[in-house]
Amino acid sequence: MELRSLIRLVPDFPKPGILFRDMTPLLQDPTGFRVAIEQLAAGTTGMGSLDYIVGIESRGFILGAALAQHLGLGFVPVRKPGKLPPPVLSQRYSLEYGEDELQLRAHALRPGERVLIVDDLIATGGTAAATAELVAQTGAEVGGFAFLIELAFLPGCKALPAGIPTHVLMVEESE
Ligand SMILES: O=P(O)(O)OC[C@H]1O[C@H](OP(=O)(O)OP(=O)(O)O)[C@H](O)[C@@H]1O
Ligand SMILES: Nc1ncnc2[nH]cnc12
Repeated sequence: MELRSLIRLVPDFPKPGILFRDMTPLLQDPTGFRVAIEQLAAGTTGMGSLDYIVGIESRGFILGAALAQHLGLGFVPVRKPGKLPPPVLSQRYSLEYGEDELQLRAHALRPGERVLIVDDLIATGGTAAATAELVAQTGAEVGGFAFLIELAFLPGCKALPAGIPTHVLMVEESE
């Protein structure tokens, strides 16, 4: 199954110059969605035992929740600011222009627990790196990262903490 054929390329969205990778056709295709989850799950072998899937709002929720069910693990959401009730942990991070913030429920993870961080796409890597910082604030450990798509012409995986296994289903070499 060629998953790439289920990703729609949309020029100039959400801004001029951005080639947007739209994963909604993949989600709409039951076989494509199932194969993507199976392939993401296959990438976790070698990551050691995992306690939770941490999914990043919002497209990371869709893949992360399905993957958590597939693997028999619980799901922990990392959300944009102001969405989770207190107490929360917060992590600010840099965007191409400006700053943003992500939040995790303060007692969702405990020291020593191991998690897999899941998102649909890694571009600059800022979102996933901030999520790893949030996990580290709890004392839990990031056992791995999993993404459907890596934009390899951006810093992406190089922005992630070193030495943690990263599994990507589709590597995009050029814009
Ligand atoms: O590697 P980065 O440069 O940090 O970018 C990757 C992030 O950007 C997109 O999310 P977006 O903020 O568009 O949110 P959404 O999933 O709610 O659409 C994508 O789903 C990743 O979370
Ligand atoms: N090119 C892109 N397509 C889809 N989501 C993105 N998030 C950051 N860059 C993106």
